[in-house]
Amino acid sequence: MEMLINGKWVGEDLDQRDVVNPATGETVDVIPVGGKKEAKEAVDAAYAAFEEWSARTAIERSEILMRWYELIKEHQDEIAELMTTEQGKPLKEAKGEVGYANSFIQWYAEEGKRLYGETIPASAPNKRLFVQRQPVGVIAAVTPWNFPAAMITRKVAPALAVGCTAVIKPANQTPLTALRLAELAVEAGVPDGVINVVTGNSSEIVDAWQEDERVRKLTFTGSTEVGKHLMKGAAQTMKKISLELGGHAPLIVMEDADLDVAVTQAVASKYRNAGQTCVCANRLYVAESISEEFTERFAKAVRELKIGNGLEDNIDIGPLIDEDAAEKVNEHIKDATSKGGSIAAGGQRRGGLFFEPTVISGVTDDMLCMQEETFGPLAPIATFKTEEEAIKRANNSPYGLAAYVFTRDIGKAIRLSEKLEFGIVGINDGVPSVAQAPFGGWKESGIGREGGHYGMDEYVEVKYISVAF
Ligand SMILES: NC(=O)c1ccc[n+]([C@@H]2O[C@H](COP(=O)([O-])OP(=O)(O)OC[C@H]3O[C@@H](n4cnc5c(N)ncnc54)[C@H](O)[C@@H]3O)[C@@H](O)[C@H]2O)c1
Ligand SMILES: O=C[C@H](O)CS(=O)(=O)O
Repeated sequence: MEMLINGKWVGEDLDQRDVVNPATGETVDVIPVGGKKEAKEAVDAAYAAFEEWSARTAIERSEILMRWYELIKEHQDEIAELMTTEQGKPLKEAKGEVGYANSFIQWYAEEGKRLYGETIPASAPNKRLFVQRQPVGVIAAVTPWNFPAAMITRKVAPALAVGCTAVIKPANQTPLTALRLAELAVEAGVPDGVINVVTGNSSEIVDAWQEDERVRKLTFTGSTEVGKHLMKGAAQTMKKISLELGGHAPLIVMEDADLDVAVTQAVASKYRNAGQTCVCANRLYVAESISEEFTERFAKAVRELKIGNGLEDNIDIGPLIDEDAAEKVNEHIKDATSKGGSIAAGGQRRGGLFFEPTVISGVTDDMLCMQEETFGPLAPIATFKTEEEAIKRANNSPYGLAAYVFTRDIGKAIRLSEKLEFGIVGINDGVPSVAQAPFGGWKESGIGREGGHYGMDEYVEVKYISVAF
């Protein structure tokens, strides 16, 4: 597979890097190892394309985005299979992600036509005051491996809808999905240079974009550690910045919760993508009075999850992305059990990068899994006595991306949702993410929002125009 720069597929002459199937360890394809030169060529192309693309009407851009949407829809199964092959998630999840990714294109194809401004009453009779919102220009998108399609379209759809052009650096573990989406964008009529995908040496490519004053926006999804590094780099040329970073979601089960709902939603939140999502429940806090029943029912449901190659039928848990990921899960399990935790389900690696979905009860806040993102299929269960205690412990984290509360009491739901220091709160809902709602974190989980009209603001500059006559 080659990379896309200025409408041309290039990179065959460069060193190549393997893309590996995490389920089998087999090489799926190779991609070019691009660097500073390719990074600059991509910005050259995006910068050259910006004037014409931003001069098109929002309706013309919307029509091209909708053609892209229809092509992705037509190829949904093929893209899903490619995603499972390079990332490992079960095919049913991959199909879901392609649909979710495509919903951002559909939503922003429409929303781009609503990039409204305003008039402001002047303070002098011979003046008229206007506010316009204009595209920032060339944007750089750097994306993670866990959602190879959605993390691209969640950025590129609003950017293109308002008239920006893009240079994209997908994760090296999962570039094929990004490149396939780019192929379909070209087929849909996205002009040369509007979308550019550069693969290869991440720091070399992104450092080149950071130094380039023509890049006016950096949008990053990934770990908090890398996010902090990129935030510093963006300061060189004062780029606008969006950071969607790490999470460490608390999931709180109140004593009055509907346990059927709590168990089902907690499994969905925790074990989606084998726990490799930024919003998955990372620490479960269960009211002491119901903890035994909840743990028994939750562990039973977890034991029923089927582990295997995501391309096979009815698989619930695919492989982890790499050896480091598997080792981290192991480390968290060993730490928890060494400090008094008890394994209620799973706990073992299954060979290769497969790991049993695991539940540990009797967890205390001093354990690693309660302090750092596991990013794997481990559910630690701690108990609490009061609502105030649950809130205090849930908020005791540098992260603030997503939190979940299960209760049938509207008062508890309102009080907890307002006191939890998180950008996303699911009440009796373990999978809240949709294209029309703002997705983003508080504290060290990020800056900015993706999705909804908030997500479009990230790609525009506000201009105040005062006319005297
Ligand atoms: N908040 C969200 O929306 C969200 C979504 C998905 C993943 N994440 C987070 O991402 C992490 C997992 O994804 P990951 O392992 O791909 O994250 P990562 O930070 O290691 O990598 C993310 C991207 O940054 C690139 N990158 C890494 N180091 C870089 C550097 N020094 N300079 C420039 N680019 C660099 C990578 O190549 C990749 O494309 C988890 O922490 C997860 O919580 C957050
Ligand atoms: O992990 C990253 C994704 O943002 C999760 S979601 O699919 O958007 O909920």
